Amino acid sequence: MTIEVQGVRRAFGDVLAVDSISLTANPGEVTALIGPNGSGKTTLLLMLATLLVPDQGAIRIDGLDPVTQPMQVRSRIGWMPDGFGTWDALTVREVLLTVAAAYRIAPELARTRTDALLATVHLDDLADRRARVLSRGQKQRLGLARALVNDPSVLLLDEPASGLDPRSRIELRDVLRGLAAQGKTVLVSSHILTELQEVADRAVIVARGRSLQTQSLDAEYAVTATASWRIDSLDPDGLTAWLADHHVPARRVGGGLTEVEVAGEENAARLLADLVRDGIRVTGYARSQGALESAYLAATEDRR
Ligand SMILES: Nc1ncnc2c1ncn2[C@@H]1O[C@H](COP(=O)(O)OP(=O)(O)OP(=O)(O)O)[C@@H](O)[C@H]1O
Repeated sequence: MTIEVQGVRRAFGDVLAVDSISLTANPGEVTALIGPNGSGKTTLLLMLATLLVPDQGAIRIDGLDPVTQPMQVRSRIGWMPDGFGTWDALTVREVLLTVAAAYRIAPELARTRTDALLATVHLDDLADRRARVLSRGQKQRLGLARALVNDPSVLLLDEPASGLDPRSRIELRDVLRGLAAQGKTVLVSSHILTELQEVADRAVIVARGRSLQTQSLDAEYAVTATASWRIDSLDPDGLTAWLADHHVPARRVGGGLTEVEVAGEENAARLLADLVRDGIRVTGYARSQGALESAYLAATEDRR
């Protein structure tokens, strides 16, 4: 089920939260919505989730309009808000069973699905604890399970990785990839770029309520995109002079390190070979920014 957003706009009084966002998210893919704080990601997701009406523009989820067909849309989506309350008096399992009941899922199916979801998000050990005692990261995982109760075709996740420890983040990545592999459409917002680069097939960069760029993150992109590399040398001044002579844009960063922007891994390898050939004593050469980070910084440069 494809998500299509065309020229969507939404203001709150005189605050233009979403100015003009257009994007497409395809089934079988994880699409990342990335942008600085306050760039309109949550507002857009709320409109997709039928919880907010756009002032202008069109949204279609599997061809359905969330404004005029909210119930049909809701039956197809799973929505995980950024930070949500749990019903404190309920246990973890009861939270999911309550959501299942709201979707009118038959009790037997609800029980098997709930158990499967608790295992997926690694909360099976805590199934009978009260939800209020969960840590922030555990609550996030419960939120993800909650979004999956109705076996949605489209998943809308607002900052699902916030509050998760490194292991939980890796597990989340695997869960999202698994959901995409089942043919679901996964749209996930975040400002943690490095994480998204590993999980997303496509990134939509937004800033100040506008979608600026859609970047495909396939294997070819990783190899050909412009990225920053950090060079450590025994002779930083000699390195700077060499880079200037060879018209390589560079800047000195702290600790004697120099950072260069290089288009593609092939060119990065050639640059290192040339430096060594010309007697520049390089002691370190490593990527300092992922390609997605470079694209993000370039796209949002004047739009903080
Ligand atoms: N209900 C509201 N009333 C007034 N202003 C709002 C409302 N909701 C959002 N805004 C404003 O709209 C802008 C976009 O907010 P939004 O929450 O969509 O951004 P975001 O990209 O999700 O940010 P973050 O990464 O910090 O979650 C912000 O300036 C915010 O203050």
